[in-house]
Amino acid sequence: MGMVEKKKIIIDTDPGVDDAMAIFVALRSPEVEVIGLTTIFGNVYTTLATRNALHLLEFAERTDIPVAEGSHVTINKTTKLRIADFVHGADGLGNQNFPSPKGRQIDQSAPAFLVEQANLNPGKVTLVALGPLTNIALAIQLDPEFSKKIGQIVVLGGAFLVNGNVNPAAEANIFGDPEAADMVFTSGADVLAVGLNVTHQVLLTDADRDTLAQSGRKFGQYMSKILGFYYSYHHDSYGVQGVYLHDPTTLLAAVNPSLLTYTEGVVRVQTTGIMRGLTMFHNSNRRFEELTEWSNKPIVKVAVTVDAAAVVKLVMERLMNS
Ligand SMILES: O=c1[nH]cnc2c1ncn2[C@@H]1O[C@H](CO)[C@@H](O)[C@H]1O
Repeated sequence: MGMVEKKKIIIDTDPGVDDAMAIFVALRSPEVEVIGLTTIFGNVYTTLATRNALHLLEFAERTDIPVAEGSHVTINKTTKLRIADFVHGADGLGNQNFPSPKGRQIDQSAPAFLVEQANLNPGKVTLVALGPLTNIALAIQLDPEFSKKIGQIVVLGGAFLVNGNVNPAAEANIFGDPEAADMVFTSGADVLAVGLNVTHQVLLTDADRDTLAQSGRKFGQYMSKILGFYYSYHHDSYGVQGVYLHDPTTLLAAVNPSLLTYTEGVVRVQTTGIMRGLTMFHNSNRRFEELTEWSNKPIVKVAVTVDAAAVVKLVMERLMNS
């Protein structure tokens, strides 16, 4: 009777306050082994995402984990980047003036690293995608077999039958590169999408932040500091007394899938017009008379419900267990 093999995960990330929290929770989760971070634009530009990823690993004393830098532009290279510094602060980490990291990224690009890791561990790597899906689309272009060789792709993205957070139609990660997102959703990979319809149910309250601040624990105290800016944004923009845990919820969906429930169908992404970035799910139980743009496309999973209290409890425990 051997030990249960840890799930190998790569986090594609644009840190980002809630990214930082997801990365720390991953590093504190015994069920998984983080084998790399890849970076992307979104909450910050890619160069700063790389710097922040290195910084977070140095803070966690996990410089053994490689960071591969991802794309600086969208898949079609033409989309103007929309950077959410108003959510996370100009430095992406709540304007804390952290020192520059000492280490640097590996020489391999993020898409090349993703392809290599999928080849080294076929079917065994879970990719947790917390930003726009450009690197993953590039990995699919680099190696048409990538979508079959990657184990699962757990995506924070989309807003399924609810409003987006960029505009009524679009969620930020999908809006960041809609063409890449449509490629990933229709690639045939085992994709699980966790959208705003789920993550907006998971609220870390003001009281939870106080608990982190007073914990005397390294990760809890760090998070309570960088969360200040993210809390202000939520108070002002959403009028909620807390913050949404988009990235940690998605990470925990990879760690413990039973925290959520799912449905299956085809997801397409609107790439033009006023609804650019909209994610539209076709429930495969419903058949249409005519062929549609959803017909004969691969099935993906979409999260429907979440045990929000359990997610918050687990996040809090793991940020305070050392
Ligand atoms: O209002 C917003 N506009 C843009 N990005 C946001 C907003 N709120 C949160 N995020 C960021 O985008 C991802 C979820 O869509 C998360 O990474 C979150 O940090």
